[in-house]
Amino acid sequence: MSPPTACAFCQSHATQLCAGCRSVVYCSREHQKEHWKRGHKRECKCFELSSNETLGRHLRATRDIKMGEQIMREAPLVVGPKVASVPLCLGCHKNLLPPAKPAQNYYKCSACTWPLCSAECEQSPYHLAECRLMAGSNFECKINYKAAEQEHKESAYCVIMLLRCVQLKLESPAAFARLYELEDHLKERLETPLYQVLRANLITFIKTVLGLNNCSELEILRIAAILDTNAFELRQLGGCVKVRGLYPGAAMFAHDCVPNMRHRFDDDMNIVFLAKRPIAKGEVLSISYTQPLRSTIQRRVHLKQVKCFDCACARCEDPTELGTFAGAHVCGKCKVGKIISMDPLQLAANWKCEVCNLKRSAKEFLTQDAKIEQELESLDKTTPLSLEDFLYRHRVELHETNTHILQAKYALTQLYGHATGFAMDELSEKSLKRKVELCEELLEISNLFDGGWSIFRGNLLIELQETVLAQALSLENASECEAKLKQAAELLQEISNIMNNEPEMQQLLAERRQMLDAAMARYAVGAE
Ligand SMILES: C[S@@+](CC[C@H](N)C(=O)[O-])C[C@H]1O[C@@H](n2cnc3c(N)ncnc32)[C@H](O)[C@@H]1O
Repeated sequence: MSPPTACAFCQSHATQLCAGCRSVVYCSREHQKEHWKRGHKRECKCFELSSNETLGRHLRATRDIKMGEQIMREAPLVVGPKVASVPLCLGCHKNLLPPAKPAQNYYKCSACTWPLCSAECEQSPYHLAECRLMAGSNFECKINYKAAEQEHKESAYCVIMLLRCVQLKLESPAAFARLYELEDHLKERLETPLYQVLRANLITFIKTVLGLNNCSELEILRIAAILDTNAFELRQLGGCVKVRGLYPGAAMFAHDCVPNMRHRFDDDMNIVFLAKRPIAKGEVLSISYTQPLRSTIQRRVHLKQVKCFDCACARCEDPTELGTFAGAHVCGKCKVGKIISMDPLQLAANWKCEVCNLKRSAKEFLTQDAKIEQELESLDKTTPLSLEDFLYRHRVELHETNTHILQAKYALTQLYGHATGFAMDELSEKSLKRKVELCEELLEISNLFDGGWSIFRGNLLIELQETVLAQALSLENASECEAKLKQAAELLQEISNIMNNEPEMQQLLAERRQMLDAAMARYAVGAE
């Protein structure tokens, strides 16, 4: 469809297309600004709300969207600790630092006794929300500093986000109404052991201990269920802040195991969505609520548990998982074929070798698979040795793109170059080569599961680029060195494209550019 030719503000002939919605044009910057103020701000979107039986409400592209384009930016309606959290400050949300002397405790709020990092954080608007509701009660918060348990997650934090929502109801009914119209899956959730515990503990705490009567029991449980269905995990400052945020607009994005968008958070906790690849007009805009390297069984079980739905996306319904056979094992009988599910959308379906037709019951297959998963989880992840040993021990039973193998390989890409004794300048030629192989293999997989400008791909490229540069610097042959440096430069260019909108990555990128420039200069000097 060709764009309009009349200025949306004054109707005179115009050619400057609005970069946001691309559905209106302007004759001048001034008229664009005026039109924005007079209402285009609300209308300027490249998506619309839609609904169907499978996805419920979801958002669809109203025009073609380019790779890397920003699709939405939204401020949080509510932010707060996760259901279980390491001790964190309720004012600034940073993980609490150990007190100056080990015998001391965390600083405690003078009004409600919850730990904070300092007196200053008592006045944070975030904290005032729950502080007002708790200050009058006799409740004393029992979260104390314990040197040996700094990583321990406290379940007491589950009440904070709920209290912030209750406060929202009291202070801003219109904002609360936006929260309250989100999906909850409360009926399914109430049958789970987690909600039975919540029902017993949370309701007693809010109603009896705090004596709050502004919300009914059902309303409190509904809010908890809305948060579990819709909140995003929000990470900032390199992991020093790990909380949840509720964004009612962003909550409308559907899940897909091969999503077309990625998201990040800015310094003000706004959530920002980008197109990871070109998106065609009419396509459902999607993010992933799960992990790309997990198999169909793992992803679907996780999605059912946390988001209460049965995913039936193209990757889930394909027994070969886009040709990777990520959920399959090598057949123990013919040793050639892969054992795949006869119906990946049914957990109880039998499994069968695609070559010799050997059949295995779901129970038999899944028990064996769970054992391998547990084994991988229990490994020492501080050194590459235990993971390499895992790969060696399972080399016959599991093929190169099996989920457990892929997860172990991904962990290895993060350990070679960083683990104690395996820093980049300590790696042998063989280990450098190994890291390159692992990154390249996973990059191929990322093209299938999380392609385009994904953070997963960006992170792998960062590991690969550093390794290729280290390889270049260890080479004596000038033309081989030059080829490697060129490869490192190309990789850095791709990383810059992908990470262009990630403020936290800019320093690393600048350092990488400097290192590469220095290496190139040194090589050029040597070549003269
Ligand atoms: C964050 S909400 C998304 C908005 C929701 N569809 C609504 O109508 O409010 C997440 C819920 O949307 C539904 N959903 C999202 N993606 C889905 C998918 N790929 N297949 C089925 N249901 C999906 C599930 O019910 C899920 O619990």
